[in-house]
Amino acid sequence: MSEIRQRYLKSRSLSIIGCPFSGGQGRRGVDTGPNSLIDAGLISQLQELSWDVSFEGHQQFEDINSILESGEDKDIGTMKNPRSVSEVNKRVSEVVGKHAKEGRLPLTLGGDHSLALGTVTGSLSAHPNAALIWIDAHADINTPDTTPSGNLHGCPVSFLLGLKGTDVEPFSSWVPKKPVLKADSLVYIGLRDIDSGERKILKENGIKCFSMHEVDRYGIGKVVELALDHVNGGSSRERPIHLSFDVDALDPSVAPSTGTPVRGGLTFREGHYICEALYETGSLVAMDLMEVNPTLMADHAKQTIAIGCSLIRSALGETLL
Ligand SMILES: NC(=[NH2+])NCCC[C@H](N)C(=O)O
Ligand SMILES: [Mn+2]
Ligand SMILES: [Mn+2]
Repeated sequence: MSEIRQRYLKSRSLSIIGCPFSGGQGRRGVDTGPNSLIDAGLISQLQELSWDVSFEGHQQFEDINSILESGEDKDIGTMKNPRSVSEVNKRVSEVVGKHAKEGRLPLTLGGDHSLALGTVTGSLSAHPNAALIWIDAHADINTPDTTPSGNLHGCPVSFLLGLKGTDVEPFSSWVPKKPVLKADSLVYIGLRDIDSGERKILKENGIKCFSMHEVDRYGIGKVVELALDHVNGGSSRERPIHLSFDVDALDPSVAPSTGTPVRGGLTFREGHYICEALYETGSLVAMDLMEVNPTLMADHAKQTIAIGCSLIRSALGETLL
């Protein structure tokens, strides 16, 4: 274990924000992700890394989830479950923002990746200069105009950047008008499944992407170094970092229980290395661990849950030696 000084936290304190929500995509079960991570002993594991852990129970989304299940949340244009996704994210943004402003590190457990609209908006409200490091097989940067599926877990980044087509109800009622994030404050690692509309968006906005091709070419050590150089504009490692980790960034042989697996992903060690290296910066201010769905490939659910916990531990100070 290493107790590197965390420059933006008041003390070594974190708040776990469990978000049992699946409305950003079509497969039920991802809403049980947060509880399975807690049940696996996450809290005591983090206490052993000498974190002061606060967890006040999962977010209460029963009201929203019942609207989801009733089928009342009709599509708006291409968007599926728009009201539920918007309302959940509005609440998540407030909770994450509150904990971050108190000097604690919000650790959000998903739930599907649409939740990152709320987590990133929340942490940027406390750390306006934060950069976003997005670890994923997917870029999740479709707009309501480009999404091929209508699933909003494929869209949160476009809302954060305020791209054309995202100024739509119900999101426009609470998502800040000014972009939450600038395109050069975002870096991807692990990409390998990009839709054609997304490819265009990534290019036009000059967004820094380290796909699996770059991971193969340079190795993960160099990739993380280049990613940190990009967001810090040079040698310092001082900019606050929000880490949004989609477990499907890992290869499906490593983390099979997830809704949109794509082969050719990060190895166990590559995933953990990213987390360890970000911890070492001392600048991590928030982390999301998303898309753990224990009901899929259920024979392997324990493996995926255990990896979710160990990625989190690595980002919070667990070391090999
Ligand atoms: N967070 C995720 N697992 N996203 C998968 C997105 C898949 C696809 N690009 C879509 O927009 O529908
Ligand atoms: Mn993904
Ligand atoms: Mn994702």
